[in-house]
Amino acid sequence: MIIQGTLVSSSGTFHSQIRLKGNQIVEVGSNLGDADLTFSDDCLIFAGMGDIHIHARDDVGESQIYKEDFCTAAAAAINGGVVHVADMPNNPVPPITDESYNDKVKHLAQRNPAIHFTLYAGIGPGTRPLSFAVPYKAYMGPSVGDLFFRTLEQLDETLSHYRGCNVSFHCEDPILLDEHANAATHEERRPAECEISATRFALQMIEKYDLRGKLCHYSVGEGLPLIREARNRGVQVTCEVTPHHLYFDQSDLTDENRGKMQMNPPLRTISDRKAMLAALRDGTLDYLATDHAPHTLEENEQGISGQPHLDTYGAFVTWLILDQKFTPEQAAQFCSENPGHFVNPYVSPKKFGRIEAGYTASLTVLNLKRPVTIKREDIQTKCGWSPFEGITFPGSVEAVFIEGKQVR
Ligand SMILES: NC(=O)N[C@@H](CC(=O)O)C(=O)O
Repeated sequence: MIIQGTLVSSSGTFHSQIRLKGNQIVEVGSNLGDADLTFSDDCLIFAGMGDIHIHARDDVGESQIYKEDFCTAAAAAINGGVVHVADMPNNPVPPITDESYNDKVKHLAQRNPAIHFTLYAGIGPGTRPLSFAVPYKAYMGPSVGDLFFRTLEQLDETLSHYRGCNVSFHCEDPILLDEHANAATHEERRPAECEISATRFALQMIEKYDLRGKLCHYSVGEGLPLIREARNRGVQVTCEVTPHHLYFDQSDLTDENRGKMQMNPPLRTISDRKAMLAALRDGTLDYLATDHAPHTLEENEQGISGQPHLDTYGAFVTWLILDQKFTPEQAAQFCSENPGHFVNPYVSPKKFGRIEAGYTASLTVLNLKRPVTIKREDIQTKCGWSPFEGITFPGSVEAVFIEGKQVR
């Protein structure tokens, strides 16, 4: 099969053709023959996009599958143009920190969702690395679930056993969170200083234990110089940013929407939001990762933290390109290539992230001339709502290919 159209990678945008055979890309070039499928000039063809921070809520115990499961998360992902995701370990009780990881892998295989899932293992007080390579997640302070540290000393001691591992950090300092616990609003209970202090500590840990570190859902402008400075010293650290921290800020909060707009870390100031957009543009932030955290609307109204975002991933990317003037090449970097680079070591070296011979044929096609207004009835996530309802994005997902098959 030959697909033709405008192909985007971090190194450029070219009118070209892709030959697929089975689940593989076998050739890319301008004169491969008559195309079986041609995408118009309104469309951009990216290597399949990946969201490396989601909460699918599915595990052996199935206690949270009223909010989401592997299959509904996969449907939401495809709806949003996402071909692979990485799932966080905080969902079940107890969280996945030991060889019970293998049971979750089996459960995932039984569900057989339509997209690839990479599973994180948790790091909690006193845990030890698994006997095989996985990406790890450490919650520095409490968020949703029981996986977190009460003190940073405890985290330091535990991390000493994870030397050289791939560790993602939820950066909120538990002691500072405690100090602000009685403040009036969610943002005041989890202020920027919690994230800044935790950033300093995470960077120190990454350096001390030679970790391959990642800072999750980054949201404070004041922390960015710390990250740049650490990288300049050779510290191996990458960073995620979410759609909500790029699109919303505290000026969007009203008495009516506070429940829906609550997440950890919380919405920050306008200047923080602008700093995140600038840092995604200049490469300080490496991944558009949603922190898709589905809860029912009732739960959000009752004060639980987290927003669903998989369904709107691709449409949101068109907002970055058309409204915020990101180049398609930048989007290819933070939506396709960097997420592919993050998960490929756990799957296979040429699985995700590039439109090149030898890579798996997974593609995300965005139409920059077909706006979409987000409506609840178009949402696939099981929790059934989106913080973007009623918002019109300037483009939408045109097509999605997974392992050589068009699934949308
Ligand atoms: N981000 C959130 O606000 N919620 C996440 C937990 C987390 O990642 O902190 C969830 O699991 O609901």
